[in-house]
Amino acid sequence: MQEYVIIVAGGSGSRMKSNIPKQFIAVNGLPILMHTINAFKSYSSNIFINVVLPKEQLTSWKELCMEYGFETDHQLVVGGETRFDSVKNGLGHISGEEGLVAVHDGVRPVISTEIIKNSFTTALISGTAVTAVAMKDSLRQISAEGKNTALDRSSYRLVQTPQTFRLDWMRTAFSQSYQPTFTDCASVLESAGYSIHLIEGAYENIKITTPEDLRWAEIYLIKNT
Ligand SMILES: Nc1ccn([C@@H]2O[C@H](COP(=O)(O)OP(=O)(O)OP(=O)(O)O)[C@@H](O)[C@H]2O)c(=O)n1
Ligand SMILES: C[C@](O)(CO)[C@H](O)COP(=O)(O)O
Repeated sequence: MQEYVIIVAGGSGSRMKSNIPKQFIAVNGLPILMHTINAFKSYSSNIFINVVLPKEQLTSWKELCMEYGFETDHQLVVGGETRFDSVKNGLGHISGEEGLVAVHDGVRPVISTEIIKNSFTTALISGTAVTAVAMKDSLRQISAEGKNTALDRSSYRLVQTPQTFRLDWMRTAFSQSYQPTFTDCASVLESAGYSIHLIEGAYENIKITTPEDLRWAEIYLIKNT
C-alpha cells in the first residue's frame, strides 16, 4: 500500500515570537523542517512527502533548500487559514485511490522511525493510528464559576503526531465543514464517525511552539544522532 505523509508547516508561529518562521530556525545546523522531512525519508525511501507552507514562505524555503543543499524529494503545497485547511490542501495533492496518509507537524522534528513505522502498521490494520502519551502532571478542571476540582489523570492522554489514516477515510472526513474543535486530524476523523486507535508516542516528540522548546529540541536531536 502506498504511504504518504503530509507535513504541515502552514501556521504563523505566533507563540515563537521569532523574526524568521519557526520551522526555518536552524537547530544543530539544520532547519527544523529539514530534520522533520529527513525523519520520514529515513523511515522509507518510497514514502511520498507533501510539505504544506504559507504561500509567502515558498520562495524562502526554496532558497533555504539551495543554501543547505537539501535534496530530499518533496512536493510543496500552499497552506490554509487553519490547520484543518492546511491538511485538506495537502490531501488535495494526493491523487491515488488507495493508501495510508500520516499527518505530522513540521515542528515535531524529534520523531523516531519506530513510531512512524508503528503508526503505518497500525493504520493498515485499524484504519486509524494516533500517537499519544500518558500525563505526568496532575490535572484540575476549572468550572465556569471559577472553582477547580481534581481529575483522574489516568483517564487522559496527550495527543501528538503522526496521526495516520486510510486515505479514503481521510477524504470522507475532510469533506466536512470546519469546526473550531478540529485541533488535530483525530477530532476530524472522529466527527465523521471513525474510531480512533491510539498508539504509544514519546515525551521527546515535542511540538516546538515557544522559545524554550528550541533548547529541548537541540538536546533531543543531539541524543538521537
Ligand atoms: N493554518 C495552519 C496552522 C498550523 N499549521 C501547522 O500545524 C502545526 C501545529 O501548529 P502550531 O505549533 O500551533 O503552529 P502555529 O499555528 O504556526 O503556531 P502559533 O499557534 O503559535 O501561531 C505547525 O506545524 C503549523 O505550521 C498549518 O499547517 N496551518
Ligand atoms: C496536532 C497537535 O499537535 C496534536 O497535539 C495539536 O493539536 C496542534 O495544535 P496547535 O494549536 O495547532 O498547536
